[in-house]
Order: sequence, then C-alpha cells, then structure tokens
Amino acid sequence: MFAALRQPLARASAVKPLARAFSAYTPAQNAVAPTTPKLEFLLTETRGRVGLVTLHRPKALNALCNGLFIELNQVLKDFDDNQDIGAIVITGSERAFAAGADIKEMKDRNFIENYRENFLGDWTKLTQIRKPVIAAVNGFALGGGCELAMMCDIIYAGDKAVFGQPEIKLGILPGAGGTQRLVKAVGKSKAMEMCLTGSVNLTAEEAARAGLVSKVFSPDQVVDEAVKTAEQIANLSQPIVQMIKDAINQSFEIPLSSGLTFERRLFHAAFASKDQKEGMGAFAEKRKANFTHN
Ligand SMILES: CCCCCCC/C=C/C(=O)SCCNC(=O)CCNC(=O)[C@H](O)C(C)(C)COP(=O)(O)OP(=O)(O)OC[C@H]1O[C@@H](n2cnc3c(N)ncnc32)[C@H](O)[C@@H]1OP(=O)(O)O
Repeated sequence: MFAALRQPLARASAVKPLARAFSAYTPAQNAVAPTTPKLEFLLTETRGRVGLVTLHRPKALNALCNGLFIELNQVLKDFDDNQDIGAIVITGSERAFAAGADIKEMKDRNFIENYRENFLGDWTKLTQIRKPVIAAVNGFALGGGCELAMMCDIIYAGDKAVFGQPEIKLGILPGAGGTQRLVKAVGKSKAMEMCLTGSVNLTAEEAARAGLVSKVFSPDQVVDEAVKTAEQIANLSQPIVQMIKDAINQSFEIPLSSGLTFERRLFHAAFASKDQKEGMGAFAEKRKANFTHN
C-alpha cells in the first residue's frame, strides 16, 4: 500500500562523479562515522534518530560552493536512505549559517556555461529529501544561505540571525527561491523590499513575526532545540510524517481543491498503516503509542 505512494528520489547524472568519489562512503550511524571519507566542507553526526549536518567553511562564512553541495547532497541522501534516521537538521556556525553562494567561485562564470551545465540545478536537491529537514540558523543567512534555509521544512533561528537577499548589489538576482519562496513566507511587499534593495534584512524576531522562522532561541540553544524537535518528529510514524510533508508541499504547487483532494486521499491511506491502529488504539487504551513506521 505504502510502496505505491512512495516516489523514487530523482538521481541526477551530475551526481555520478560524486557517487564515485563516495564509493567507500557508508551512511553515518554514530557521531562522525569512522568509515566516512573526509568531508571538506561539512561535519556530520547522528543524535538519536536525527542526522545533523553542519556547514563548515569557517574562513568564508560558509559561502556555498560546488564542492559543498556535492558533499551535502550525498550526506542528505544517505540520511534519507537510512531507516535509523527520521529527521535531519542542517546548521552552520554561530557567525554564519551561510553568507550566500561563493561569489569568488561564481564571478567568472558566463551565460553559456550556466545554461549548458544547468548551474544551480544540483544545488537544490535538498528539496527532494523526503524526511523532514530543520534549518537551525545562526548569524548570516544571506542570498543562497537564506534560500537554503527556505528549502528546509522548518526554520529555527538564533536571536542574532540575519536573513537577506543581497544579490541585486552584485548585479544578479536570487537564483534558488529568493523571489518565490520568500514571497510565500513573508508576503510580496517585504520580499520586494528585501530583493530590490538588497539591503533590507530581517532579524530573527522579524522573520518569526513574518512567518519565515517558526521559533527564536538564544544562539547556543538553537541547534539543540532543532534536534529536540527533529527527534520528536523522528519518533512519530514515518510514513505519516512523509505524507504530511508531501501534502503541505503540494499546497505550494496546486490549487486548493486539488490539494484538499490530495490530502483526503492520504488521509484515507493512513488507515492502511499499522501506525494508525497503534496510535488510535494507544489513545483508547490510555497508553503511549509505540510506532513501528509501518
Ligand atoms: C541553496 C542553493 C543556493 C543557490 C544560490 C543561488 C544564487 C545565490 C547567489 C548568492 O548567494 S550571491 C551572494 C550573496 N551574499 C552576499 O552578497 C554576502 C557577501 N558577504 C558579505 O557581504 C560579508 O561577508 C558579510 C556577510 C556582511 C560579513 O562581513 P564581515 O566583514 O563580517 O566578513 P568578511 O570579511 O566580509 O567575510 C569573511 C570572509 O568570508 C568571505 N565571504 C563572505 N561571504 C562570501 C561569499 N558569499 N562568497 C565568497 N566569500 C565570502 C569574505 O570574502 C572573507 O574572506 P577573505 O576576504 O577574508 O578571504
């Protein structure tokens, strides 16, 4: 029943070199799995049923370069494929979640290269991850950094976080959701002001008031709080968690009537799961539900 609802993860040809580079790579099971080949731009660990990825390019404020995305895509896919992981947290440093795409790496690119290579096409694979992903944002989340956070399902922020789309000041425009997801998160006027000036940023509190961020914490708490929420989600019924993620994401893509039909079908399907029997049975028997993700 559930197999029929599963959509295969798209495999992009551009990740093939990456697959070769990571042929010895086995999914992280515990803090920094010993078999993991050295990652240059990331740190990974697991905490309970949560996969934690830390962007780690401190000298460049976690500027997003191609090598970083090669590693990120692989690590995320491994967490997504690992049945012992139920949710993922992505974070950066206290100074920067990510200060945008790497301007120095990008500056000499030309149109033909961008078009031929479908530049950025492989940088958005995060949106294909089926498990919930929480961004734990401290410091700068600018340009591609803000867009990366917006590709996640939930954003928690430290109270010094800054969200912005400064691309216009570089003579470009946002290329991975800044003109699309941001509008849906903060409304047209604020998104226009941010993208058109490149100088109007949102503080964490403003981002929370606008709905871009769901909770604000002190900087040292944000990762732990994100992991706590991720662990809570990871221990709920995984097929149902994924259905909810699918259904909410559909609300961005399709008209309301179609979205409601999609939701109703998933609701019907939920009753084919053992977890539905367990969840409702546990309520009736006044005990804690023990979900088996079936
Ligand atoms: C998820 C998919 C992503 C798709 C991306 C789609 C297209 C996206 C385009 C962009 O994101 S364009 C970049 C947008 N971001 C910016 O314009 C911010 C640039 N950075 C700054 O304005 C400042 O660094 C700062 C964030 C305001 C911090 O200033 P501060 O004075 O505190 O530090 P710096 O000395 O400037 O920086 C330290 C160090 O880091 C390097 N660096 C910072 N940001 C970038 C970057 N985006 N690209 C490359 N390098 C960056 C900076 O050059 C410094 O390095 P050194 O000069 O010391 O070697």
